[in-house]
Amino acid sequence: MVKNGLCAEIIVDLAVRKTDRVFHYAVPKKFENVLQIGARVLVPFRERCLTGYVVGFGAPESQVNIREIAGVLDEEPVFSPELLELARWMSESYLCSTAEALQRIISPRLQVKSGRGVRRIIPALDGEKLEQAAASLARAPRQAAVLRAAMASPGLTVKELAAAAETTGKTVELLVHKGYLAAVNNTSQAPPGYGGPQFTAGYGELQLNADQATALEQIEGALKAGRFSVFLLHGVTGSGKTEVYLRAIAAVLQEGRQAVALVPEIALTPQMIELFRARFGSLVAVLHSGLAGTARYQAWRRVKSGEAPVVLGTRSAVFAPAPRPGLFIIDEEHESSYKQDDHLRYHAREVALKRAQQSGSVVILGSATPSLESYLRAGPGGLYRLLKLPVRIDNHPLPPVQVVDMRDELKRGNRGIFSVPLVEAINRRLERHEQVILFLNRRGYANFVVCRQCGLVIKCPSCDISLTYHLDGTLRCHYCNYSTNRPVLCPRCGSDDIRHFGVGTQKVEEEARRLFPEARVLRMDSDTTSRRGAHERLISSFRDGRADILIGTQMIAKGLDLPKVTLVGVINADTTLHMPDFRAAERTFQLLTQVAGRAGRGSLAGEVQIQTYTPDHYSIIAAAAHDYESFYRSEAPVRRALDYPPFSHLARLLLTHTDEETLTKGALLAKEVLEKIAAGVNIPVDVLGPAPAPMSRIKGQYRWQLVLKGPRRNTLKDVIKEALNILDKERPAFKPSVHVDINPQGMV
Ligand SMILES: Nc1ncnc2c1ncn2[C@@H]1O[C@H](COP(=O)(O)OP(=O)(O)OP(=O)(O)O)[C@@H](O)[C@H]1O
Ligand SMILES: [Zn+2]
Ligand SMILES: [Zn+2]
Repeated sequence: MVKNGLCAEIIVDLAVRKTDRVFHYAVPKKFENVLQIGARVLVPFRERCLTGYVVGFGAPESQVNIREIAGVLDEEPVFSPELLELARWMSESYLCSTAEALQRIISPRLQVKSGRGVRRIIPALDGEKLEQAAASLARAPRQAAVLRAAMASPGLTVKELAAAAETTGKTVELLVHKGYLAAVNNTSQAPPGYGGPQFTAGYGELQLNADQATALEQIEGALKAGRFSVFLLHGVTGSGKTEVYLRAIAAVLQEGRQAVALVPEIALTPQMIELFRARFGSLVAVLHSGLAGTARYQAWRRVKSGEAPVVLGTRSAVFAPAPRPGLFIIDEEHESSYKQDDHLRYHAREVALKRAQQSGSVVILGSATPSLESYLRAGPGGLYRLLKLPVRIDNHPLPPVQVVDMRDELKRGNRGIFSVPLVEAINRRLERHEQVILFLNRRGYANFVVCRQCGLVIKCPSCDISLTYHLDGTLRCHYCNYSTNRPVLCPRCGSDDIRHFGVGTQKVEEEARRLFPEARVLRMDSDTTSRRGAHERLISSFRDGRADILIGTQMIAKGLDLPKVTLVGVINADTTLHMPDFRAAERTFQLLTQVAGRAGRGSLAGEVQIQTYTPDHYSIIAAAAHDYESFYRSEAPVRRALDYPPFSHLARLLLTHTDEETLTKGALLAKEVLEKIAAGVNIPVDVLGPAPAPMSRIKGQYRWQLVLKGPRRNTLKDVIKEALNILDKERPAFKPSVHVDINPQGMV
């Protein structure tokens, strides 16, 4: 396997920009026959022993200082040449190191999540490899002792194992982190059963309707051709998109290839998993970050071996090691949760498109409210093909939506959270023993002031985003740092009724209990669902009719199919609309449409009420009319005029430091460097800010940001890359930490 005299080319697992290159290591004789490209090894690096990824074999430029591989962790590759290429592409696209990207790609094996219950430690490698690893740790005798103790008695707790090896828990955790040992949950030790029915091409009684059939026909054609192609499946809520996915998966299996289906975190419910299992039985592997160590590893193995050709999972499942993928499905493709917003800031939709391109796969992007990016590409001259499901299954009507003008309520002397029409509608439901969902959008950072008389929210004159209220009494733009004093009188109508905006779920619950004392009220938010399984318990108790009113935030907006819900009330549509983000209108439209999609899904007719101070805004009017296209026609020109995506690209540099002065100095220096470089390229790049981030301080760290805007993503990237190199050299003068986010989905 190793040609004579060649060295192994290795990427060392050290997430530092400077070490992001290939190092050469000699292959000792004993490993010559086992070492393969795509395997992980242990290598000496400076004073340490690190994990490395074998990416090839070649001759080093010089034989000086070539060290030997110390151990081999995998006898078969854990990443394929395609996934290595993907890692290199990610490193370029998201400005991370190749090692970080590889780590992310094969993470199920390396990262073991701790859960509740007692953690127990077992070997993550088989005996021989662990023995090798122990041998290679000669310079770390305590670690070696822990490995040997774990082999001798697997299943001890961290404490017990540390005691057995006469060391501390830290050493044990380090070995878990390195991937030699795994932590498993006492309660979830059993791997998922492999039983269940095998896949048969039967669909029960379900017959596709004409729109579904047309969509499927096109997808099947593309699957047969086996060429990279992208479909945007634009189907209204309840139009049967899932059925189209399931049939497309069946078709790709017929081609002998695998399918990877992604759903947003909150949509990966037991019902969703059941739906897939009912159709494909043991061929399904569920992959998500909440899986405990062994279960996760088992699922990953079943995918890699081809035993489970249907992958259902959340964001990180996009890296599923399917040997010959043929289909990638992104349900609710507009969801911002597909973007990882810390560490390696990748977008699962972009990664899926890249993988599909590599492998000649078909991509289905599904949504009732496509992102502007995807809809633009599905338009004339675009790369995607548009498939439409314009009506609900069985021609169920979409629910009528009433927009309630809260300014009128105020004029009538109602200063409460609930409008008169909403109270009346709720009372009607309670009388008929039907159910109600009350939705409120709460974002911790939605800190804006609104004129309650006319609904005005003050915006930045150059960025068109809402200004954020600061404690020093100013209103600030957190893109460009424009600031102005908070006005005493409304500049539009002269009223002095200018208020902070914001109401919490708890307040709504209190008010609901007061107004409807006989009703049974459930509240669902991050407080009431923090315990494991609480989310599911609340939903099923509501589904079983054990409550009349469910109050909740984002987490109840989508995915739920609750036939007895006939009224959905949106308490405060404005909170999203005035988020300090250029996507505020888009998010508002998406949320309102999804929320409205929860009403009237059964045989009972449904109704939706939206309370707002800005009833004339096009995102609210379009959502009330269930009219995506009219929303798109209003929103696209606004984005184009202000050079926002999808007509440009943005990048965000978030700078953090514990000392505010050091931070602002650093931010100004970064701005200077960026502008100098930007001036030297011939594609325009705007550098906005620095400005405090909306959450200007988290855990003692101050946070400022710079926003870059330009027509070409690559130019933005190159400018940032060069600036970071220069700033690296400026250290220690330049102290803040820098986090780069290319095309961020939100900037908190
Ligand atoms: N051809 C069909 N005939 C009868 N029922 C169908 C058909 N296709 C789908 N359904 C049923 O219609 C319901 C709605 O479908 P589904 O949940 O897939 O809609 P959706 O488009 O994903 O909606 P949402 O965007 O709101 O999630 C489901 O209960 C599904 O089983
Ligand atoms: Zn006003
Ligand atoms: Zn601005």
